[in-house]
Amino acid sequence: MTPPVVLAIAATDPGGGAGLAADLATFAALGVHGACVVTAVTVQDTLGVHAVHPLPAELVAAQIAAVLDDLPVAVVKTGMLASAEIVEVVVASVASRSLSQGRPRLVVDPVLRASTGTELADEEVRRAYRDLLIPVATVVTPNEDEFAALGRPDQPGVVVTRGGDIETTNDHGTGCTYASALAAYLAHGTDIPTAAARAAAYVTRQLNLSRPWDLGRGRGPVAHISTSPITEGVTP
Ligand SMILES: Nc1ncnc2c1ncn2[C@@H]1O[C@H](COP(=O)(O)OP(=O)(O)O)[C@@H](O)[C@H]1O
Ligand SMILES: Cc1ncc(COP(=O)(O)O)c(N)n1
Repeated sequence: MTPPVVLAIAATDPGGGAGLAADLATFAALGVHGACVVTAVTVQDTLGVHAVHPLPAELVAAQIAAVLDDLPVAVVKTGMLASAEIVEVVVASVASRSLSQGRPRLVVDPVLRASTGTELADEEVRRAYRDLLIPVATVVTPNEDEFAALGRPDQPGVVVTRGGDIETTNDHGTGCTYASALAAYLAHGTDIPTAAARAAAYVTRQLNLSRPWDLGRGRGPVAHISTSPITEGVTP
């Protein structure tokens, strides 16, 4: 049995709540193999983003080629892309593949600003999203602010996310988890509306799990562990 493969193209969060850590944990929980390409290294904690170091675009392009030339990637999910050059590289490396080369479907989570407030994309990055990446995406998952900042894209597959009614302080990484879950369900062959509904249900389950947690000095991470953790040999 070969699992579906999903490739996340995103940045690191050392606290493990958002970015690639969230993406890979979500893929594993939902039964797809996760590959990961790093776009930037961030310095952040549950209080905020303190520094962002984008990688050279050529290095991002080389990582994407290494994965796509080797693994049968069903879906590519993008998170924080950090520079306009990196957005262009994603378009050139993924969307320009022919269907006979097995072009993956593209889930774009436009990360423009952290929930803790820091801007993560300048005007040049927004323009590259608007003009180049969003038009070739299968699914786009902006929140209301990102939807407005991107000029309210009007195309099939735009799913505007609207938070929810679970009251919690542990929601760091929720947007990344939602888009990754949606990508995982798509890779399993689910249609877009059903994948979006199942992703919302998955996030609800994980937010309920992390609700009582006391992790970090700010907004703690959404749970990336399972509701039935394997505790045999771990619990004292
Ligand atoms: N507090 C919440 N209660 C229930 N579901 C939530 C909550 N926050 C987020 N979600 C789910 O996760 C999705 C993405 O969350 P959202 O807050 O819109 O993302 P972002 O972090 O990108 O702003 C929402 O559409 C919803 O399905
Ligand atoms: C590396 C990285 N990617 C994405 C986000 C946004 O996540 P959130 O909206 O939960 O702050 C983040 N803070 N860091």
